[in-house]
Amino acid sequence: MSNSTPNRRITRSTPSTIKDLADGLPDTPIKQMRHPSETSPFLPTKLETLLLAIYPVTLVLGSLFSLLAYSTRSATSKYNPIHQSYYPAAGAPSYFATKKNIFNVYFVKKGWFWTTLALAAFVVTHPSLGPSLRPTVTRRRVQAVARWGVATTVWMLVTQWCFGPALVDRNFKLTGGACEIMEDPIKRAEMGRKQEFFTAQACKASGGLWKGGHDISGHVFLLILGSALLGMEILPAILRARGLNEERRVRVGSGKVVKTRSIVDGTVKDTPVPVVLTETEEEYTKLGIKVAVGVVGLSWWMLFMTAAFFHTWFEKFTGFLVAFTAIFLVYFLPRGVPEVRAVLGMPGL
Ligand SMILES: CCCCCCCCCCCCCCCC(=O)SCCNC(=O)CCNC(=O)[C@H](O)C(C)(C)COP(=O)(O)OP(=O)(O)OC[C@H]1O[C@@H](n2cnc3c(N)ncnc32)[C@H](O)[C@@H]1OP(=O)(O)O
Repeated sequence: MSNSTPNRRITRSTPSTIKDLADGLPDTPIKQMRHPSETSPFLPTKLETLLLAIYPVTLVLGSLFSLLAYSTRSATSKYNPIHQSYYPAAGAPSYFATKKNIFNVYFVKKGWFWTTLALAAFVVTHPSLGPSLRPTVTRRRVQAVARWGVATTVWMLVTQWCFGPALVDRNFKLTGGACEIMEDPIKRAEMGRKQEFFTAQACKASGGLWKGGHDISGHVFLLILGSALLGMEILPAILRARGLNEERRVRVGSGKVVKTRSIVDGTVKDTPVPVVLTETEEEYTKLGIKVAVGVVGLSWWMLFMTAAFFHTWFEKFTGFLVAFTAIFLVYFLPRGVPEVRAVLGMPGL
């Protein structure tokens, strides 16, 4: 296969890595040392694995920090699982351990808005999706909005509304939780059928205590989903701009698994067309990527703070699990199922 960018030509003609050498060999033990993503398109590439691993590592480090740090051990208040915070808040070990911290109120609690804004900035400015800052409808833009639509639907069903209470609230009740007011049979009888499906928000707003069940961490879920979505969208653009190799693979209609590098406008090609950016386009590109990187960075920090000061280990784990399931649906399923890819596409493809 010939490549048109100088960087790639050098990589091909001078095999410098074990993988490059192995590609030219018959079935040897070296060749069998392949990364799992090279055989299954559903799995993340080496770089993606490394980046996605930041999430579980952050959760573990944050939780260990809360166990070991002097500030948490010496705090005058302790973590109260019913209030889901250090209680009373005045004795919390850090500003970030209070629910009213400004980053929680205006960033995480409005997290989907910021994720949407950052994605929109990238989609309308980055030339790989369409002409920068021009309202042209392109296939890549439509597919980016479709991916956002699926992620938004999952976010909504999990945290906001699922034909009634959101999935986190339904799960809380299914695992034995209730609003403390609801435990009083007289008050319970006073409530209309409408309020039978109580939500955490409604319970807390009416002065009740939401206790007894398993509360999946909404913060962990939203911060991972939002930042991973932005990361997965901008990563191919960053790799391309730096002339780095794109290792993603997809299953095509014939059942063959091929590298995305060899797909141009939906067809498998020998010579990928290089993207040439004008100076103005590069300016916009930088802006779109900078906004996304800013949101991803702040999300990471708030994830660390959430891991350190809020929720139990299990609540954080289930928040992580639900977010990763959504990421798999939007970004990895389309790689292995051409029919899904035809609708959702893939970033940069
Ligand atoms: C390509 C695009 C094309 C677009 C094409 C359309 C174009 C057209 C134009 C569109 C223009 C825009 C359109 C946007 C559309 C929207 O997206 S607008 C939506 C804006 N709304 C949002 O973003 C809401 C996001 N927030 C949420 O979903 C929920 O609040 C969350 C984040 C999941 C958290 O829920 P939660 O109940 O707080 O749950 P949880 O984490 O379990 O926390 C439990 C408690 O611990 C506390 N806690 C936990 N962690 C922490 C922490 N780190 N710090 C402090 N407290 C904490 C919580 O505060 C909570 O306490 P309470 O407040 O309940 O007392």
